[in-house]
Amino acid sequence: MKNDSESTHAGNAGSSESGSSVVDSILDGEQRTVFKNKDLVDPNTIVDQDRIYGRDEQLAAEARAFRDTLEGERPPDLLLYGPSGTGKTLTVKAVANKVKKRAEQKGIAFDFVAVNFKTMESHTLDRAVWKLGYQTAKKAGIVWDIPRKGVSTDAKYVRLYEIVDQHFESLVFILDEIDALTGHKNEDEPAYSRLLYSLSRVMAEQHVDTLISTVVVTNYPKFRENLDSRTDSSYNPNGIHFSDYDANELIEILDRRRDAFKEDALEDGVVKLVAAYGAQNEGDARRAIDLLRDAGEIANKNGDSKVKEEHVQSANDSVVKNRVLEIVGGMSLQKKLSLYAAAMVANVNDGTAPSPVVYQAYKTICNMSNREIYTQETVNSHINKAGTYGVLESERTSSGYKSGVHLLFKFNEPVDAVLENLEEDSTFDDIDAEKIHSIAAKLL
Ligand SMILES: Nc1ncnc2c1ncn2[C@@H]1O[C@H](COP(=O)(O)OP(=O)(O)OP(=O)(O)O)[C@@H](O)[C@H]1O
Repeated sequence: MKNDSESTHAGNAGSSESGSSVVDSILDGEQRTVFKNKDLVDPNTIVDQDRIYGRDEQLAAEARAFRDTLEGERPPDLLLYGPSGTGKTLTVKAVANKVKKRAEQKGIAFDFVAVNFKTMESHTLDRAVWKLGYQTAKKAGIVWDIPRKGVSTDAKYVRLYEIVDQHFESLVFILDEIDALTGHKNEDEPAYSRLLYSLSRVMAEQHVDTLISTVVVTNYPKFRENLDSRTDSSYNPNGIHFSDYDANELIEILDRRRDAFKEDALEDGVVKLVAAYGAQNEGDARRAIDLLRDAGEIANKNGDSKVKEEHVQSANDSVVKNRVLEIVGGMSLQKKLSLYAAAMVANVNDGTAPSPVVYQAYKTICNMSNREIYTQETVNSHINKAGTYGVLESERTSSGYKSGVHLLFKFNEPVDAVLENLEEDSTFDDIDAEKIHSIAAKLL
């Protein structure tokens, strides 16, 4: 271990000629930054309504539901559904914040408690109730006095509803990604079904006077098919749909956040390029906002006073690389070999790869690297696994390759990025890429 004097010595090596260290200059804010208000490009910020673009219909439906609160009635349950990053959480929290202000003026004790179930370490009912209790106590301004373990789920419910009853006249639970709440493997009824049942029956069965309603936020509305029949009959939410954004809509969204940056810090074309990448990425506004911020960070790191298209490009390259790395990094060796063969073929065939050609390439790769050769069926199934993570899609077809029905793999992620990531594994050191490409080209 280094002693103190060695550490100090190392620190001096980083000092500039003027004597002020890099750290001091960063902390003193002397380093140039392109940002003026970075919060605006933080996806967790709930922006004001004037920065929300194109969601008037959904905002209106949410406002109509919440208005009941201001009239002393229970708002209907809502189900907000649609792909990731399409404004479900943003719009409902923006409306709830407004309602809260108006309720305050009218002397109504209203609040909302939001919990994301996907981010919990364990997806059981017990943990979910504990977390709801913790967040509700926080909103009530009291300490949540229930330990995670050693107290039954029933006792947690009882304390939660006690707090609700004592502190709120009207309360909305915003249940984000509720479908993640699957519960223990051996349970017949998913945990989300039991939670929704309890929340929908609480006013009647637990002698709670508070007007309680739920807003479920999900990418997977089909979760309702797995609701227990008794939950299904007492849970009848109003559905509100959110579709993904196209490039023009993303431009409008990003334009309303330009003041995250200093004046003139965004070069022409930057917003348009970010929006174009965002539209390719499933029209997810979160990813687009992240990309714009990352591009700004790269400009800062390079000491540039403006964000340029090249910063966006390199931010996007590293996003793609990280995403592919996350998927490919955890694969077993045989899955990597199979995916590598598919990517090699797709690389010389416009991003698509017929399974018989992939199998020939796979066998050559295994021979070159002295690996055991598995059957074509296994190889296809290994490659399809990569499909479940969104790297590629496959379809059964009889066209595009000689005769006979075969699988055609179509890459969603850039093939270059997939190959680059796989090649970081030493297994692929001895592979002669030229040879594989020429075998594939002959067969295609
Ligand atoms: N119409 C919009 N106008 C302005 N910003 C938006 C809009 N839609 C989404 N955003 C921004 O995109 C990001 C993601 O939005 P939000 O969290 O609401 O997505 P979501 O639909 O709830 O996604 P998920 O299903 O992943 O939870 C947030 O930073 C939000 O501010």
